[in-house]
Amino acid sequence: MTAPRGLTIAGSDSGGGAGLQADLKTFQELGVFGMSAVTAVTVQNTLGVSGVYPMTARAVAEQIDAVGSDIGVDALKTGMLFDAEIIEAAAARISAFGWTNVVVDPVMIAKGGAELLRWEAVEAMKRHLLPLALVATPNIPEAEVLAGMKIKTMEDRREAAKRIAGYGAKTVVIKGGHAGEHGEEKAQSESGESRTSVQDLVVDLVYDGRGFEELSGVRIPTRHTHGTGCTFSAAIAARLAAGSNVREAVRTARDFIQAAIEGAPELNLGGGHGPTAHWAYRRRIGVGQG
Ligand SMILES: Nc1ncnc2c1ncn2[C@@H]1O[C@H](COP(=O)(O)OP(=O)(O)OP(=O)(O)O)[C@@H](O)[C@H]1O
Ligand SMILES: Cc1ncc(COP(=O)(O)O)c(N)n1
Repeated sequence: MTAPRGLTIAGSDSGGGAGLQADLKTFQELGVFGMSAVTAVTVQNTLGVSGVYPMTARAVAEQIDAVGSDIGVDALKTGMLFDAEIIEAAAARISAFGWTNVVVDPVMIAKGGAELLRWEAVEAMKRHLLPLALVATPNIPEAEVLAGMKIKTMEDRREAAKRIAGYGAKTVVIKGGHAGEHGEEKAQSESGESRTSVQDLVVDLVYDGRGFEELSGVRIPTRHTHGTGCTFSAAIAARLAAGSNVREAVRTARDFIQAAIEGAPELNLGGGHGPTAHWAYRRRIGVGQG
């Protein structure tokens, strides 16, 4: 028996709240041995990104080969991939190893507005990476780009999820952290009755190719949401590495990020978008008991 092994193919966030640092912390908290293939070094803190230094596609491929050929990978996630060459190299290595527990977080723009994926690389993401995704986790702006449509209602989100699944992602989770920012309408219950305003609830929409599920939690009014998307997708990968099915992995990830955001005031770091408390879920629940 080996320990569950997780790989993140992602950018480095010097501030430690997002990127591969958030991923490795999340893996560790969920009892998974974490490994990384660095795609880019970002100069970053809670105030934003002030520099991006990408790796070559070859360097990314070699890192993946090094860990894949020796240590092995039970599940992986991708985060910031920066350009089409890196996407193609990562996709080729994932295919060559035959890895199937693949979570694609299609990171495009940092909270402060910095470009973490070159615009022209979106096509490569659709063509090479989404077909390999067991789970894809776009936020609303990323889902708009991938699906080629505006998202204002939950019905729009369902349509976007179907379109993204059309590129080959088996399960699509369109996260609701950004809902309401550009006039998306209030969350509605299935009866059509207004359940609560988007100020109060955050709803992640899950589409598994057959049906939809809405996972909701209390929307925490806070500026400490740096790295929420990275952490959420890393938690999904960690649970997959430990043997969970997709449904359970996504549910645990939602609980994990909710606890991490709730615990952020305890950290109270930086003058901008602060990081979340990756240890909060374990302190509440305990390791490996999702
Ligand atoms: N204020 C909040 N309260 C509770 N949960 C939240 C909040 N904001 C985001 N989340 C949760 O965090 C996860 C990431 O969602 P979000 O839509 O913010 O992703 P993201 O845009 O990729 O992250 P980021 O904005 O940090 O780049 C989702 O599970 C979402 O439900
Ligand atoms: C290196 C790196 N990768 C990803 C993100 C986005 O973070 P998130 O969407 O989780 O906030 C980031 N800010 N920096």
